[in-house]
This record gives sequence, C-alpha cells and structure tokens, in this order.
Amino acid sequence: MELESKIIMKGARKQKRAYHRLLKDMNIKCCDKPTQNLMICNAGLSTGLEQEMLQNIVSPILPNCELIMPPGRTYSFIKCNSETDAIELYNKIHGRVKLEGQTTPLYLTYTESVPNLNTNSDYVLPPGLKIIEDFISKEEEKLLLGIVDWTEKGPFSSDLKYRKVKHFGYEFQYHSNKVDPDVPIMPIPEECKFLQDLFKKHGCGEYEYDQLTVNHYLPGQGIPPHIDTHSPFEDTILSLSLGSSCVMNFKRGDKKIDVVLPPCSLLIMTGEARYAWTHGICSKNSDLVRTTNGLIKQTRDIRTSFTFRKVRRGPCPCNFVEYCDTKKDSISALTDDKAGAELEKSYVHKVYDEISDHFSETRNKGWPNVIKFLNSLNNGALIIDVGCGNGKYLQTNENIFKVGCDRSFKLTEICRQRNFEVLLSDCLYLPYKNNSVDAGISIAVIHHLSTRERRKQAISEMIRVLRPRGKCLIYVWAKEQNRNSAQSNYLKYNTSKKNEKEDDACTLQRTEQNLILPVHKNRTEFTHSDMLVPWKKKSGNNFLRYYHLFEEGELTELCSEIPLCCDWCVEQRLIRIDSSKVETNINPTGAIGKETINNVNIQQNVKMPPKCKFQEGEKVLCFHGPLIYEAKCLKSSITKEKQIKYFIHYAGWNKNWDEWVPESRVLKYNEANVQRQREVQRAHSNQQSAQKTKKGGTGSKTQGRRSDVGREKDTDSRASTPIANVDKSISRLNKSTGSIVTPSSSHDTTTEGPRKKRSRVEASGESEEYLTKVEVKIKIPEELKFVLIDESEVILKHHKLPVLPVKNTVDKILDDYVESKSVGKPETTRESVMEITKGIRDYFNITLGLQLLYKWERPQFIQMVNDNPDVLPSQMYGAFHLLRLFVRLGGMLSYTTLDERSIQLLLSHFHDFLQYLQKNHVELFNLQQDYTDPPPDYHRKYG
Ligand SMILES: O=C(O)CCC(=O)C(=O)O
Ligand SMILES: [Fe+2]
Repeated sequence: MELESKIIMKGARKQKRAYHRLLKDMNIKCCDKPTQNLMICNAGLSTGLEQEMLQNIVSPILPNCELIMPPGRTYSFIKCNSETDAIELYNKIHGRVKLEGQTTPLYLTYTESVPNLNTNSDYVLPPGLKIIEDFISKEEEKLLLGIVDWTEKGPFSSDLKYRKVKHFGYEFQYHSNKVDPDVPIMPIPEECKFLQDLFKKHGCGEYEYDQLTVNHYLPGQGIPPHIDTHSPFEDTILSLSLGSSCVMNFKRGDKKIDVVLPPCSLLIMTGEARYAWTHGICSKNSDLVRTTNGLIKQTRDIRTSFTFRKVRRGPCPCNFVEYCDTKKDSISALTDDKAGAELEKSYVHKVYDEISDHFSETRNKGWPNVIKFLNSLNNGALIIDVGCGNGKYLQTNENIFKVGCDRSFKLTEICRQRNFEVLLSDCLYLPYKNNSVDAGISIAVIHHLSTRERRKQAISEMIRVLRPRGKCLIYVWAKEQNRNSAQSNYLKYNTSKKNEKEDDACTLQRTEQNLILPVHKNRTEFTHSDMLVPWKKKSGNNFLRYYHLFEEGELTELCSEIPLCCDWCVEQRLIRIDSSKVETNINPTGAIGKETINNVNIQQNVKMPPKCKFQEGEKVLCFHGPLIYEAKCLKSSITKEKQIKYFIHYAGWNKNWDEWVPESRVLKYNEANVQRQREVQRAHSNQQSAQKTKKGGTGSKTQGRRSDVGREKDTDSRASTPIANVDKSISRLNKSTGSIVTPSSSHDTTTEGPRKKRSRVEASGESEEYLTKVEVKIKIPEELKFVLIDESEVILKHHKLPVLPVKNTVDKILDDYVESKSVGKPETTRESVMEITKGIRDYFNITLGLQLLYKWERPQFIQMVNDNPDVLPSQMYGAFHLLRLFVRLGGMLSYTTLDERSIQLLLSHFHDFLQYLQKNHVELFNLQQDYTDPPPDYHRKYG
C-alpha cells in the first residue's frame, strides 16, 4: 500500500511534467483514462534507452506492441493493439520496472495518440536530408553492382579497415579527406550515365556529379561518423544504397537521428544535413528497424553504396563555420606579413579613422590596473603609450612624462586637440631609440595584429625601447570570457533576452583580401580566435574591426620567445608574467584585458592547452637531422601528455620515411622559413667543406655516414642509410663536425635553428652601428665541446636529469674562480674578476629557464622553482648548464650596443674563464655524479 501511494505521488508529478512537454513538442495530449497508447515519461533515446532494451521489457508482457522512440527525446511511446493490452502494460511497468543501473523506475501515462515517425517525414530527418525510396529498379541495381569487381584490387581501390572502396573521377584521399581537383583519375563508368539523368529529374543539385566513391560493406562493417569535408565538395551529396539495407546514424550536438537506408533508395544530403550533421554506419551485424509490424531485427547482408559528389572549385559558401575547413584555413593561412598588413589596413587602421569621434566619446575612464601601474612609476619617469587611442591614459599621473603614439591619424588629432604629446606611428616600428623609456603601456592594441610574427614584433619593439630595469604593461582581449565558472562583465552586460535562441551559425564576412572571417556577436562568447568585431556608430553605420583573441597562456608564450634580455647589463629588462595577475579586466565600454605583463611564469608555457599549428594535408617544412626539408603533414595527434605530434611525409621521399615528429620540428611553409631552410643548408654545406679541408679530404668514416643527412633535394626513395633517430643524428653530426650541442641547437626546443639577426632599420641614429656590428664569437675549448655533446646524449637519449643541487654549483664554481684569480694579486684584480663573475651569475640566472634548458628538463626546473621560490638557478645547477650559457652568449652579445673595445674586454674574460673550466673539467663535468634517472612518473607525465 505504501509502495502504491509512492508510485502514485511520484508518477503523478512525472505525468504532469510529461503532459506539458508533450503538448508543446508534438501537440499530443496525455489522458487520465486508459487508451491504447502509452508514453514512457522518463526514458527515451536521449536518456540512453535503446530500442532493444525497451523491447526486452515490453515483449515478455505483450509481444506485439509497437515501440516509438522519437530521436533526441527523453521519452518514448508504446502503441498497443487494444486498451486492455495498454492497461496490462501500464500496471506491470508503471513505477515498478527499473532500467538496468537506474534507481528510478519507469513512469507511464496514457496518450491520445503516438507521433508518426514515418522515415520520410520532415520531423524525423535532419534538415536538408531526404530519402527517395525505390530510386532505381532491381535490374538497375544489378547492373550497378556489376561495375566493380571486389575480388581484385584495381586502381584507386583500397581495403580500409572496415570496408572496401573504389574511386572514380577524382581520388578521395583518406589522410586529408580531400581530393586533388587538379588530378582527375578514371572517369565515372558509363553505366552510371542513366543515374545523372535521374538525379536531374529529381532535382538533386544543378551539377553534373564528377566524383564517385563506391563503398563495399560486409555484414558487421561500417563507416565512422564524419562530415564530408566542405572544401573539396559542393553542397549536395548523394548516396545510392544497393544490396542490404542498413541504418545510418546522423548526429549534430546532442541530436541523434537514425535513418534506414533501404536498397535501391537514394539518400540526398544538402544544407545543414550535409554541412553540419555527421553521418556514419555502426559496425554491427544487424539493425533494429521499425516496420508496420513493429520493431524488427534486420540482419545485414553485403551492402554497396555509390556516393556521388561534385568537386568544388571555389570557397565553400556555407554558414556552418565551426564545421568548415575553408573558414578555419582562411585565417590560419595568414602567416604572410604582407597579407596581414593589408587586412589590418582595411579592418583596423581605416576603421579607427572612420569611427574615431564616436570611439573617443566612449573612451573616458581608464582601467584601474593600468592607472595603478602608471601611478606606481617614479616621478619624472618617461613613459610611452603604444596605441594610445584618444589619449585617455595620457592624463594619468602628472608626475611622469607621457608620450603617446597611434596608427590612426584621426585619433592622434584628437590627442593633439587635448594637448597630449603624440606621434602618428605604427607599433611595429616605434620611433624611439633603444633603451630610451622608463616604462611602456600597450592597452588593447596587439590583438589588432593579424599574424603571430607581427604580434611578436610589436612586443619586441616595446622591449627594445625600454631602458634597463624598465617595465611595461600589455593588455589584450581574451578569447575565453568565462573563468573559474564566472562570466566576465563583457558577457554579463548582454542585453538580449536570455532565452532568445542564438543562431547556430555565425555570420561570415569575406574581407577585401578574400579571407573569410566570422563576425562576432557583441557580448557573446568569442567563437573563433580571429574574428571581425562590429562597431556600430551612432549614425547607425556598422564597421568591422579585426581582432585576434588570445587563448589562455598565448601571450605568455609569445613573450617567452622574445630575446628579452639581449644586453649584457640589461638583465632587468626581462619581462615577468605572474600567473596570479592573469585576469580579465573590463572597462565600462566592454573592452577586455587579459594578461598583465609585469612579472616570469614559465609554468604557463608548459600548461598551455595544445593547439595544432599545422593542418592535416598542409605543406610544411620539417627538420630531419640537421636540415630542413619540404614535407606534408599527414596526420596530427595529441599524446596523453598533451604534446602535439605530426605524421610527416617528406616530399620526394619514399613513404617508408614517414614519421611522427614533435611540433618543434615542423615549420610553416612560408617565404621566411624557406629562406631559413636555404640558410641552414648553406651553413651545413660550409661546415662540411670546412671539415673536409681540415681533415685533408681523407674521406673519414663519419663523413661518409653523414652524407645522407645532408641531401636537401634528395629525390630518390631514400634507400641509403638514414639517421634513424634525431637524437642520434644530432650527436653524431656534432661529434664529427665539432659543432656544439645545446638545447637551442637541437630539435628539442621550440626555438629551432639559428636565431635571425635583427634586420629592422632603426629609426634612431643607431641603425648604422647595428648594421656594421660583427657577430661576437666565443671560442669554446675543444674538450668542452665534447662535454656538451656527451651531456646532450645523456639527456636526449638516456633521459637523465640533473641531480639538483649538483655538487659543484655555478655559485661555487664562480667563487672558486675568483679565488684562483685573486691569490697574490692586488685587491683591484679581485674586484674586477668579481664583477665579471657577478655578471655571469646574473645572466645565468635569467637565461637558464628561458633559453638554456632542454624541453625534457623544463618540468624539473619548474618544479624546482615552485618548491624553492627563493633559490636561484646558480645555487642548483652546475658546470654543464653554465657551459651552455657560453654557447648562447656570443649570439646575444652581437645584439648589444656595447662598443668593440668593451666586447673585446668581456671576451678576454670569458675565454679566461672557459680555460679555467677546461683545466678543471675532470672535476667539474662529471656526468655520472651530476645526472640521474628521473622519478618514475616523470616519464609518464613529460616523456
Ligand atoms: O555508404 C554510404 O552510404 C555513405 C558513404 C559515405 O558517407 C562516404 O563515403 O563519405
Ligand atoms: Fe560521407
């Protein structure tokens, strides 16, 4: 009795809720009195109930009921043959039967009717999907089935894991999911000609289909869920089913629809169904199919499908940006500086000139953190505001000198009217001398630069003009507007009604540069990293501004790639990024700042969410051994440890050479990198010929072995001996050439290859000095080069880590050196040696985390910094790491403004110190003592 009343109470609540839902969804009324129709209020396809499960519950009570399970719904229906049957089911199931693993029982209610889920009804099919049953006759089916002989493997046919395929017209390439539109293959067979006429008759697209893929499925085989890539094929895709029928599963988001494909039927996918729904066939032996006699289990037989597509020869015009490869490609292809500059000209510079008055009216109040920063500067400090807009920050803190610059002439005019000191200038080329300002701010500016290189250059420019110990503050817009489950004000101030249904697809705009970019809807989440953001003028005119929305950690990563402390005595120029200061700031007009740059958190680099820089099918350049080769990225994958790797095919090489490589070995295929490829090749050839001369052309063994790595334009199938793995190749090469191994010269780091010298023409009078400066070379003693080579092997090959703190720390080595130099010498000698060692120590402490570590060592370093925040690297690391500094130091000194004499003086000290290391190398460089195996989970986490 107690159970009875519980069922009644709970059931009544469920029934009431179901009543409203059903009426709203399907215009079906629930009934208090028994009918022959039952609704299961709390179980349906979208709650995980499967037809087979329901069948197993209902059949033992009444074998002949029809089950109706509307796709994507949380409820389902049972149609009984009579009211009496329905009452029986109701009494046995309602509130009593539980599904496996569920705590709540099923609740039922009687309904006036059940939904009509006829497969051809618009309700059940995804929008844009149509099925024409009996599209061809049985004779025609037979004729088509005879076209492909699956017993032999003809051209352009392959055995895939779960089916066989054959292509006509154009080959569908499964590694890229595209076709090459310039390479036609054998045409669609003549026997299919009648189909083209039939397609026309049925209005299946206006085009003559020119690509055919025939899929051959054995029972139990299928095709994984996919959307046919947008870029290679036009809108309408047709699939003719022959042989066995099967169920094809369609899915978009949480909407799932199963569609029966009977033999001889034609499936037509257009619009949303083609562009936004995945389709696939489960690999199973049977399907549950609803017929007029209820649900039946249909065993699968061999099924063959003819999929007809039309190769696209232009951009995809669809509105389903999130599924469209052409939209994604569009901006990611923008690595070219010139194209980037053009885009900014139209969608940043021009726009700000147009909207300057209205923009200025809305920009009055500064962001509190920027004001705090400005107020924290010393009296008399000189500060630049890069991208100063209407100069709202130029009025803060009258005790400092402020100079603004902006790329918009109109905005600089506004500043001038307000009596601010401004220059019309591009943030990529600041019109200020090196080391000339005490502080800089750049608020909401750098996100208007459209390529990574340009964004990086803008930051480099800020650093260049900053004096030693100068500070700067940079804010950019963040893509992510929800942090720690809290919405930013930017989203909160959305005035549109909460329940208003957002359009699924966002609008796209083709820019004047022929790029397709998504247009952002103000006060909503940013859906893409590169977007056009509307500005509506009071007059009603709409303008679009280009924005790059920064992902979490992106700004930090960018900064970490900039040689921030290039000058010997300017160590404090290092920008620090403090994670605790990462914040989303919003000013009253809705602009968003993301990361405050004023303090290093190298951890952020490590924690960056992985994002593939390279697309599948993309032409790239890739390091193999010491050289860079043209290659193609076939696949990408993210390891458990969140490392991205790519499966690379080297152009012109046999595919046996295809290999997985880490992202650090892959470069964008662009002019700059092709140039770099040539430079690397040239340097390598020079090195080799120098080596040859040195060795007197004796044709040493190593030389012979090396020749295979040096073949840049190798077009053979690379049958000769390769260098089997990169680590080996580095050490082998370097051993034989005597060049030095450090993290930066190996493939292990993200800063691949030689760093390019600054080529910008200085705006100040220093340009000539820069241009005439020669490269500073620090000579590493021969013995010590081998020390580094051996060390690299221990780390890269044997995956050892330094034992921290090492026995002879950098501090100790430097102190001992001072002592050794001072015995019996006047105090002044001691002082000058101490000054040098202090410089080395400081420089070591700053550069270690940024430039001197192998990737493998970085997590250990971060851990060390976290565990011992007050401990300096020079108190932990030893001679090996110190030696790595000297390998990098020469290159860094080349960028200083120190005069020739000072450099010579420094060099003489360095060389003396290196001689000291060499003399004591047996004691100082002890691999066995200073390296050990990492803790077991280190491999799992970072390997
Ligand atoms: O077998 C089918 O009907 C569909 C085949 C398909 O989706 C494809 O090849 O892309
Ligand atoms: Fe498909």
